[in-house]
Amino acid sequence: MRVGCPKEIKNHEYRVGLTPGSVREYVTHGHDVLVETGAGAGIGADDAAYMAAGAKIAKTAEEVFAKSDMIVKVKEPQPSEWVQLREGQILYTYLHLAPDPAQTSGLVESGVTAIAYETVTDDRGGLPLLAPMSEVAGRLAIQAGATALQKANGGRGVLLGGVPGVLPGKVTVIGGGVVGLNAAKMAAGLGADVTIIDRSIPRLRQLDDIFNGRVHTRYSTVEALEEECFSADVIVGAVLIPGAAAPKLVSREMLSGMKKGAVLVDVAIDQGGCFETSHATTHAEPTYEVDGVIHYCVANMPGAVPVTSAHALNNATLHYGLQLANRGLKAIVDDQHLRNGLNVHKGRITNQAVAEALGYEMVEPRAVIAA
Ligand SMILES: NC(=O)C1=CN([C@@H]2O[C@H](COP(=O)(O)OP(=O)(O)OC[C@H]3O[C@@H](n4cnc5c(N)ncnc54)[C@H](O)[C@@H]3O)[C@@H](O)[C@H]2O)C=CC1
Ligand SMILES: CC(=O)C(=O)O
Ligand SMILES: [Mg+2]
Repeated sequence: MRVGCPKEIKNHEYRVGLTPGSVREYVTHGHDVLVETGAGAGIGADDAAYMAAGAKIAKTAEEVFAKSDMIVKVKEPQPSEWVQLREGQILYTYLHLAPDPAQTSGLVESGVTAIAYETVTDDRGGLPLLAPMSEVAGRLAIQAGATALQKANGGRGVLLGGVPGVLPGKVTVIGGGVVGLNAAKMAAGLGADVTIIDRSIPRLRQLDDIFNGRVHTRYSTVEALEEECFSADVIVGAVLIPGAAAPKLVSREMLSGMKKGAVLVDVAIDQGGCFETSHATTHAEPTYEVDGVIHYCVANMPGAVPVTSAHALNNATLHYGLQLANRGLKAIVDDQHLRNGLNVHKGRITNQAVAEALGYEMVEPRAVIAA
């Protein structure tokens, strides 16, 4: 199979779908790899490094899209990219379709076979291709929150760790999954007073064991959300219902009860966000203010640390990517976890949560592949 890797074009997105190390793996398995010139510049990998790994270099993205059987990317295709996709081609990348009807209809019209990293599953009930970027984004959320909290950046002017004789700042994390755990680790490491809210009691038990009393846990109710948000300096939005649009857990009305200059970091923004007042921002202009509350809603947070992120992402995507390259659609038919990743095939939506969110009929992946 010919595997293609275009340069990412989303605002301040410096990650790359294939590192030179991944290229070498695909080539070792007998595949041709075509990489757009400059695709790895953001992680310090030049064209020569890709050629040494066995790739051919394409002068343009158009050449990569036209000549490749499978496209490996990081972020969801942008409008200029989705028009280049076609039936018979596999797209392997993050998609986040539920809050994005325009992209969804673009992929449906293209006929492409689109696997969303964020809905591929594993035997332990996890999301193995989302997890590494959730680790990065969770950790970054506290850096972003702490920076926005500084007075010159519009925040309350609180140091999260406090100092001897002055209480630390308070961090509330809504959703104690991978993002939430990593945000809580960083916040606790800085010395903040941290509370994690989740609706899963087994997960709250695990978190309690992990933090051994250093972090508070609370069951997710409207009352708990209000109490914890009204007293917080930084609130991290980290809930997920896989594939679906994020539930709006913090309403616009609740902002008036929050401290002026408090910071909301809505990591769940890629699924539409869990604060009613969130809208996606970019690394170029990451924050805005509503009712005195600072909002940070960057949909590709890990793009800010591409060297760490691209390698962590490739570690996770390589295994399934090789299955797709080696076996094509048969890999999807035979592997339940890749089937869970399939969101669109030949104009049909194959993911239940995406279909429900956007009003499409859902078609079972094996049925549509066999058709
Ligand atoms: N903005 C960005 O750059 C990035 C965004 N993300 C996003 O962050 C979000 C979280 O991802 P993960 O932590 O990997 O998901 P996860 O599945 O590991 O954790 C989600 C947690 O939310 C909890 N939850 C669901 N509904 C809830 C409710 N009503 N109240 C409280 N908790 C609730 C679940 O029980 C679960 O523990 C996803 O939308 C993901 O796509 C991930 C990486 C980068
Ligand atoms: C998960 C995601 O949206 C990202 O890494 O950009
Ligand atoms: Mg997005």
